[in-house]
Amino acid sequence: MVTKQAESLVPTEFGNFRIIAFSEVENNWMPHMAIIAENTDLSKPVNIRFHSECITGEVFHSKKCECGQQLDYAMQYMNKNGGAIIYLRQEGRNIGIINKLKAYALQEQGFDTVEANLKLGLPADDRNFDVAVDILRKLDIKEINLLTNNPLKMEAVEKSDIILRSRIPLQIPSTKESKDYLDTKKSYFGHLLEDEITE
Ligand SMILES: Nc1nc2c(ncn2[C@@H]2O[C@H](COP(=O)(O)OP(=O)(O)OP(=O)(O)O)[C@@H](O)[C@H]2O)c(=O)[nH]1
Ligand SMILES: [Zn+2]
Repeated sequence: MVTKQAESLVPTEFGNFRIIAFSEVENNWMPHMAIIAENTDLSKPVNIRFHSECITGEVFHSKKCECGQQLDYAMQYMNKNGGAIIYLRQEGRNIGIINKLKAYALQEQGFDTVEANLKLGLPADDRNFDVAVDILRKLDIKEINLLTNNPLKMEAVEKSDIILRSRIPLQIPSTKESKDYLDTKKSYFGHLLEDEITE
């Protein structure tokens, strides 16, 4: 599936990370990326986060979701404990930013995050995490602890040859703007989220 296209060490606010771009084709402008904390031993069980792109949350600090905070938390966690983020170009649960903004416009009218996708004629979640598992294989990673609340991400690892040793929860307190989104994650998608964590 994907192959390594380029690699470099990048100093960040959260420490030094090796960033490796993976793609099916050379010169892809939207490659998936592995962001590996410096000094992580990939031959031991590795802390891993599969993270789907969210430009509104990560770049523009949108309060509608917790993606930006989850990514920052994951980078800090990996810097402290070792590990890697597999950053997947699956904007808007893989419907793309234009459709996500259309879905947000419907959410302004009162539809929830799932209903809005369905009203656009799109799946509630169009992701598949096989590519993330493929990237783990390309990195020669055999065993992982996964930072997630999403059971589908765990299933993708469990059905593969990679060993899932544990799940590490990654829960960001909800705010009044993100509460409905997080409630729907739990009720519709079955995310493993604790109740009553509100800022
Ligand atoms: N279609 C749609 N996508 C959204 C909405 N809000 C956030 N997203 C996308 O949802 C995805 C969230 O991905 P992740 O951060 O990997 O989170 P997750 O699947 O909930 O799983 P964990 O955080 O690992 O528990 C990103 O691609 C966001 O762009 C929304 O209202 N509609
Ligand atoms: Zn988001």
